[in-house]
Amino acid sequence: MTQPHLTLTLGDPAGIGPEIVLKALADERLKDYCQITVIGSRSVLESTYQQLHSLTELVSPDQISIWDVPLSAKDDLKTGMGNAATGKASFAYLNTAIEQTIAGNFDGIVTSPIAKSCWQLAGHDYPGQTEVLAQATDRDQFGMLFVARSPHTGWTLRTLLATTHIPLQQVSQTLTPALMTQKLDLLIETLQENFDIKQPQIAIAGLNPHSGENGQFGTEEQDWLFSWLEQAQTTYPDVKLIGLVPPDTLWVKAGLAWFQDQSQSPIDAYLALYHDQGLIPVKLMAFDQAINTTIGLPFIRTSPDHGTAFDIAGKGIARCDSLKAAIELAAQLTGTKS
Ligand SMILES: NC(=O)C1=CN([C@@H]2O[C@H](COP(=O)(O)OP(=O)(O)OC[C@H]3O[C@@H](n4cnc5c(N)ncnc54)[C@H](O)[C@@H]3O)[C@@H](O)[C@H]2O)C=CC1
Ligand SMILES: NCC(=O)COP(=O)(O)O
Repeated sequence: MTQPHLTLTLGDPAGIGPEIVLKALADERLKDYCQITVIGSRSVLESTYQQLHSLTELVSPDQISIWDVPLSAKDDLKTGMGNAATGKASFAYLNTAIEQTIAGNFDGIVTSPIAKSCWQLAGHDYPGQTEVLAQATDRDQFGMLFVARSPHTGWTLRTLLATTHIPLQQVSQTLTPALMTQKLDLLIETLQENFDIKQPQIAIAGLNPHSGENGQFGTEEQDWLFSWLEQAQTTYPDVKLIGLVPPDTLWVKAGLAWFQDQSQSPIDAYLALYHDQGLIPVKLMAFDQAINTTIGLPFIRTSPDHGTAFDIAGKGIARCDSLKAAIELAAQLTGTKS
């Protein structure tokens, strides 16, 4: 079987992206299952290598395939200090990767972290890389799914976020039966086609404390979420939908399955209603393992779960485990994508 050819973007050049890219690619085992071309500025990779190779194991930029997107001479680049120039650069890396993947030169995209605030400074008004990918591929139905395999038990945690980068205040009005159906449809399709789970069990969180306590602590559950769920169960008789589970206990068995024994949770995926409801349990359990994957695109896109970590950039201490997991998952899923 031919190996997938993945492109790996550098992310914000002032963040830990360049360091974790050189660290991850120092692992020779990646070559067993994929080819990788890094899209980013060669000069940034070279200076990162010069600065850090005596502190930590890095591959030399001379030994990897790089699609150079040069920085301009006047760009102000200081490690650990994202700004408009670094936002412009990370936006250009991502768009080059998308164009080249659409053109058929790569089988999938792995992205390193960008800073949304730096994109804003550069005049790119997107909440994240996910929306740029969706827009460029003309998709209006897409989702942010976090996948992590436990190094303790082998159990896999999958969490889809129904809403993502919006203020908490807007969550309730953004959630609608149509949005929930769209996300559930995509999740079921992804579990069946990409993860080969034909009859998945999916647990769905309530929105309010105790899932509303019969309307005493919030009414969205009573007003429409329970009836939406009942209807969804009728649409998918072969899928077990569990919920609305009070959000404070939804991930308790996941924790046991992650740390102790995988038989503690039969759940194949969790549907969280907003960003931090889903990502606090994911990052508590799996910060070094979790992968953010965009579902609903015409190609595979994965990313580490963490951000640019400006606070530790240039110190040689950033971990590349989540990026390596993202590369591995992209290589695996590329084979399942039609
Ligand atoms: N996939 C992406 O592109 C993501 C981008 N972001 C962006 O990153 C920027 C910073 O966000 P924060 O909330 O500070 O989250 P962050 O994930 O960058 O950092 C949170 C904490 O985790 C540590 N950390 C993160 N990655 C690490 C690694 N690989 N090894 C060791 N320690 C690590 C950091 O040092 C910091 O203490 C924001 O502008 C945000 O937009 C955040 C999450 C995902
Ligand atoms: N919190 C997840 C995150 O920020 C990922 O965003 P994206 O850039 O992958 O859209």
